[in-house]
Formats: sequence, structure tokens, C-alpha cells
Amino acid sequence: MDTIFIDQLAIDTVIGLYDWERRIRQRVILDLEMTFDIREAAATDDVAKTLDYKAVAKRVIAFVEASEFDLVETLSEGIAALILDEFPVDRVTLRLDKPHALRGAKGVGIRITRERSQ
Ligand SMILES: Nc1nc2c(c(=O)[nH]1)N=C([C@H](O)[C@@H](O)CO)CN2
Repeated sequence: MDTIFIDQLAIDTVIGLYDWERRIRQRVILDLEMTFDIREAAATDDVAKTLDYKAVAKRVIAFVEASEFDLVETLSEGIAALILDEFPVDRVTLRLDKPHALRGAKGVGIRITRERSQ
């Protein structure tokens, strides 16, 4: 299966456990890999036949900007669920980096893979 990806999508949101984190917006960086068969789009040169990465990015940005979760786990599951619910994707791998969360580290975060349930 083919993959359509979005790399290093930077979004500011309320995320974190601590009181000071509830009062500010912090940057999260997303890498998304979504399985999609591109052959029909390639044969027709028609964006309507593919997974429009701009439409995915717009929807993910709106969700993340409006969210106020404590954990990166909850935010990541929410993003994966909305992609599988709203777009023709059977499998999504998502890496979420919270770059300013841990002094001394370039970043922290998680990577998850979720599939559409049959
Ligand atoms: N597994 C996790 N550990 C931690 C999280 C998290 O979301 N998942 N969050 C925090 C704090 O919010 C931290 O990012 C603030 O520096 C700590 N551990």
C-alpha cells in the first residue's frame, strides 16, 4: 500500500499536566503517515481521487488548536481517530513531538499506529 505523509506540522495548543501548562499554548510537531492507494489519482491526475493532504492538515490543525488535553497520549489518539473517521485511510502512523517539554532533551512524545476497525 502507498503512503501519503505530512511531516513536521507545527501547531500551538494547550497541553500538559501542570498548572503553568494550562495557562499557555505550547507547540507540538506532528508527523503523519497515512496508507492510501494512489494509483487511481495518478492515472486520472485528479485530486478528487486521492487523499488531499491539505484537507487532512486543515482538519488536524483545527482539532489540535481547539483541544486542551493533559496527556500527549490523549491528543494523539484523538488525532488518529479523527483521521480514520473522516478520511479514506485504513491505517495511520502518527508521531507527536512536544519539543519544549523536557529540559535537556530535543523533544519528547509518542508514536502510535492505528487501523480502521473492520
Ligand atoms: N507519558 C507522558 N508523560 C508525561 C506527559 C505526557 O503527556 N505523557 N506530560 C508531562 C508534562 O505535561 C510535561 O510535558 C511538562 O513538562 C510529563 N510526563
